[in-house]
Amino acid sequence: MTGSDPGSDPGRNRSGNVGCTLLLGGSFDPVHAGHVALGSTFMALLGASELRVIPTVPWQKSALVATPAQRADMAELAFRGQPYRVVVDRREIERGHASYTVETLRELRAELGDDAPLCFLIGADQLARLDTWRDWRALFALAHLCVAARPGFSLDGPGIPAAVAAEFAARRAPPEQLCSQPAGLTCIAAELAMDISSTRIRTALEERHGEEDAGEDGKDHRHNTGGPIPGVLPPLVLDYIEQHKLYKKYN
Ligand SMILES: Nc1ncnc2c1ncn2[C@@H]1O[C@H](COP(=O)(O)OP(=O)(O)OP(=O)(O)O)[C@@H](O)[C@H]1O
Ligand SMILES: O=C(O)c1ccc[n+]([C@@H]2O[C@H](COP(=O)([O-])O)[C@@H](O)[C@H]2O)c1
Repeated sequence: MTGSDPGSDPGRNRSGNVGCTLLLGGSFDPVHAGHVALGSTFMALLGASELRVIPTVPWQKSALVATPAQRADMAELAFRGQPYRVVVDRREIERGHASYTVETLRELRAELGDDAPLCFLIGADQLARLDTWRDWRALFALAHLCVAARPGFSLDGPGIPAAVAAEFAARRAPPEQLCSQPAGLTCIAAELAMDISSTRIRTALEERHGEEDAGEDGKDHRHNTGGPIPGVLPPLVLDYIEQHKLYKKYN
């Protein structure tokens, strides 16, 4: 586990209560500006003391491109320099098998104690699929659930399974309430509008490299030309992708 920008006392939040930890799990293949915005938005909204970023080995997604260690390294780079405490927690990629969030939350609850506020962050795409998660109803006894808007996905209406919508609505609370109790509430950041996805970034990078490779002067054009995606990838992550020759069709 590694941290960056320890900031002030990680054991306490702004109100001086027991530390309030936000959890951002993801495949991060690669991590992008939407993930950073998701973490930053809720850090500000909730007044939390720490963001714990948890790269996963997902059971619902096949064939990731970068290795687990590379995805964790990129997560560290993406959040470097944020004005709040960030810890990249590698437990899920060290488990040796695909992870269920409920398992991770049980571990964290045992480590951090019954009183520690824990808030799991997701985007609207995962809200629409929450009822496919392992033991999803058990999540609320372990953590709060915070959902951010995402272009192309709705936060309510027919896209959200009825059982999820009902559970979510019954637990809805003002954001400032979440850090004063351990688990069981939900909140929404409806204003996030980052139209970014890892899949689209991988496709854009593959296409860019394909075009560079097609030079007719016999020279190797496979280098970083500044990228077709400024603002979408944190600069240190783009550098890492180039150095490790990730997301190239011809690898
Ligand atoms: N642009 C975004 N806005 C809000 N939430 C996002 C955004 N991108 C990802 N998330 C959320 O971040 C978490 C991790 O996402 P993940 O690593 O799967 O990236 P992704 O962009 O969703 O990947 P892919 O496009 O390959 O499905 C998920 O909860 C997801 O909903
Ligand atoms: O626990 C589950 O069954 C489950 C199913 C799908 C996704 N998740 C978690 O949701 C987070 C985002 O997942 P993903 O696939 O969008 O990268 C990540 O922490 C996953 O472990 C968890």
